[in-house]
Amino acid sequence: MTGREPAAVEVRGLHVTLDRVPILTGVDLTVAAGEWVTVIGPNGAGKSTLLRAVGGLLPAGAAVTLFGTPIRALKPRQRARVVATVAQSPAVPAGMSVLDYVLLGRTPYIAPLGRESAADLAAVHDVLARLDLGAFHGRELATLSGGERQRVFLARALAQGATLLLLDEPTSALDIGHQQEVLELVDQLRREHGLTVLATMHDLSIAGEYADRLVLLDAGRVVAAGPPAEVLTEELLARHYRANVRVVPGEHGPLVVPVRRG
Ligand SMILES: Nc1ncnc2c1ncn2[C@@H]1O[C@H](COP(=O)(O)OP(=O)(O)OP(=O)(O)O)[C@@H](O)[C@H]1O
Repeated sequence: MTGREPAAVEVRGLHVTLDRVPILTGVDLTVAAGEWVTVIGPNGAGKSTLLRAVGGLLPAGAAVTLFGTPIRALKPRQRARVVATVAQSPAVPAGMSVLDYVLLGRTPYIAPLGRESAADLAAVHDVLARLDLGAFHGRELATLSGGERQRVFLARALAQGATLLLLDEPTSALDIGHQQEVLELVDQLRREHGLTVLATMHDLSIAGEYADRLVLLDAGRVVAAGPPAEVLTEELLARHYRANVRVVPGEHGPLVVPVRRG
């Protein structure tokens, strides 16, 4: 990033309170354009809440800026061209086919009351093929397995053509082969199309292999941030996850191995 290029995501002093419970407290986060940052942290730390605030799904006041524009200044259709979110458990509309669901990703490009264009359909078929979902386009979404459905959720976000992808545990329902396939695809799109990725993940080894930087959140605060080797340490993971782990060097980053106590 040059000094003049705005960051893809700039979060400054973000506080989020839900039902009068403080969830995020003074969170700062910067994601450069083209960077992949993954937020890690124990259950309930506030990872999903942070992604929702960055995606404009929670009021964030003036604390969140995307590509130099305060998120509250973006209208929903504008915002949808900038940022696409894959939530942890998106709603599955009853009776909807995979094709129609992924086409929803093209909504920001279709005029109100208009129909999708040939270009919209081509974009959808391209992304379905890339995610190995070509054979599923006529299937009802509700009949897919958890892993197949998770790939369809990602397909919808990719079809949206946004430059910033927010992925909340994108691989939690996937077998290890599909985990790698999906993350490699996201990384390839990042390299080829300059996408920026902000993700959350529980698998720390995989988080470290794909992200440029990790942000460790605990009880609504950022407690560590930096390259994976600086954040994935036995000491930090013991302190914040209360986990007994060994961290060993891997080809693409530290590998975190849980070890039974005693
Ligand atoms: N509407 C709400 N009212 C009160 N508390 C809430 C509300 N929504 C979320 N929370 C709480 O905020 C905290 C952070 O939730 P969040 O889903 O952001 O955590 P997370 O780090 O993504 O957790 P996980 O790893 O379990 O998915 C949790 O303690 C949760 O119970």
